[in-house]
Amino acid sequence: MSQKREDYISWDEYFMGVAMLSGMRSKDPNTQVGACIVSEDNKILSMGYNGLPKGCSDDEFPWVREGAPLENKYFYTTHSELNAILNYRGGSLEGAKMYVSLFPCNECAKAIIQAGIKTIVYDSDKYQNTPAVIASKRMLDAAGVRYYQYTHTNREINITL
Ligand SMILES: O=c1ccn([C@H]2C[C@H](O)[C@@H](COP(=O)(O)O)O2)c(=O)[nH]1
Ligand SMILES: [Zn+2]
Repeated sequence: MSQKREDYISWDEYFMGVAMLSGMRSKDPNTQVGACIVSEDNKILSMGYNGLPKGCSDDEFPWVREGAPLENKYFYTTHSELNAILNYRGGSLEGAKMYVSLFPCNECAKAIIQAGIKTIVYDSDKYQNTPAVIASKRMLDAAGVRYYQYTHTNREINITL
């Protein structure tokens, strides 16, 4: 009888890998964020990355961080988590899990809570000291949404495209 492979990737590596791959579609020059929503029985339901809404040209809207509110990216970008939630066409996300490469901000936390997502697995928490992330954690805690940081395995995955 043949032996099964033992070096296959784990569920966490698989879903965080998909989230990170999705983030590679982002046009944001500073921070690329990817999200992957998964059902309780480990099926991928949706994906998203940070970008402009439909009809808003990547080449015409600003990608800079500084300057007047109407001249920088923040008013215009849709966050990866919201895109992943809105991209889902299958009905309810109740009980789902979200893998995301950056800890969700307060606006994404609200959408995650209201969508019924119960678990967040995140990678970077680089904005942990900002009011947006502090408020996010406060709401997630109050709503009983569990979150934990992805544990890196340092496995390298090479895909030749
Ligand atoms: O919850 C979040 C928070 C931020 N993003 C996106 C929005 C922007 O495109 C970048 C952040 O840019 P900085 O230059 O690092 O301020 O990340 C997101 O998708 N989800
Ligand atoms: Zn956000």
